Amino acid sequence: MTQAPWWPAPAKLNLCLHINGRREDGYHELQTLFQFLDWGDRLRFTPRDDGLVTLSPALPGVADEDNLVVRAARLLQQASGTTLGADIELDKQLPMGGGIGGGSSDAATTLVVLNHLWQTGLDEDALAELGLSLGADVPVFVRGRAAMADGVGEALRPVEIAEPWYLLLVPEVEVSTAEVFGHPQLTRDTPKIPGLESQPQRWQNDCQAVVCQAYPQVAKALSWLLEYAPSKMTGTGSCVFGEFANRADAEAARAGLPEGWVGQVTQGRNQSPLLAMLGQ
Ligand SMILES: C[C@@](CO)(OP(=O)(O)O)[C@H](O)COP(=O)(O)OP(=O)(O)OC[C@H]1O[C@@H](n2ccc(N)nc2=O)[C@H](O)[C@@H]1O
Ligand SMILES: Nc1ncnc2c1ncn2[C@@H]1O[C@H](COP(=O)(O)OP(=O)(O)O)[C@@H](O)[C@H]1O
Repeated sequence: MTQAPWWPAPAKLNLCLHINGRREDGYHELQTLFQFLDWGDRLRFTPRDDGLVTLSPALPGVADEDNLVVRAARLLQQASGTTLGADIELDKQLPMGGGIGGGSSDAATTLVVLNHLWQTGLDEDALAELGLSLGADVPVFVRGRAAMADGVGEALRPVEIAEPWYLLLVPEVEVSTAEVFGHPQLTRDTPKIPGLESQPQRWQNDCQAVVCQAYPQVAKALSWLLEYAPSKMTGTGSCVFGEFANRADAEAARAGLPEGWVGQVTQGRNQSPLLAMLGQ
């Protein structure tokens, strides 16, 4: 019997993250530009008839019941009424809590692929809405197109932007998204900018200053990277990325990384590798 294929769950970058205000419910109104990376986790799904959902291996520090993969599978079972289940294997490559969306991407891949394998027939809008109940970053991974997002990240407009090479640094610290959004000194009044996707000189990350202040490791990684390339933090951190014209320049910068630092060379993608595989 041929083995089930591995499905990609790519990382994302927030090429900018502007905070435009705070809503009544305490959440922040954002303007953010998402692009995928050709680097990510991989998942393999084997359907089963008895409705059980299993995950292997377990993620250190995350109970299976809390794992976004298991939660996504259960949510799709409930929404569709299917009696099928699945054995799911997760090949975790992405660091957790780094602002590159690994958990959200795993959830989106689970929703999209199980919908396909179980033949549950939900359309893209329905899957994106289910995804949003798991996290603000899930819908963009479900839709699989680089996008400018408004709201808390759910109002998505696909964009075509450059696909540069990045050197991504992974500081050894997990940043709490709630702590960043609760910070008294957070910039919350950046005006909405129409057509922001075509004005890269105006792309900024409003969370960067407070994160660099609270986490010196992030500040250090960013100032190292800035010596080589225009660089920013992604999401609420901790990862920072520098933008390079080609792979060789990004590799050359990585070769100079101080001992013990973790860096990944990867290219931006406007189409998610998940969407590419599904379309094949
Ligand atoms: C900031 C972004 C940008 O892509 O990603 P990451 O850095 O986590 O990757 C996302 O908007 C993260 O969205 P999401 O993944 O839903 O955030 P959560 O961890 O659930 O949010 C934790 C807490 O942060 C605050 N929060 C979050 C998002 C938002 N737009 N406004 C907020 O005020 C809320 O207090 C929330 O309870
Ligand atoms: N499959 C999963 N992969 C990663 N994190 C997960 C997963 N399921 C649940 N989590 C939880 O979600 C948190 C945020 O993870 P992640 O999406 O990787 O980071 P970020 O939101 O900063 O991009 C983790 O610290 C972990 O507790």
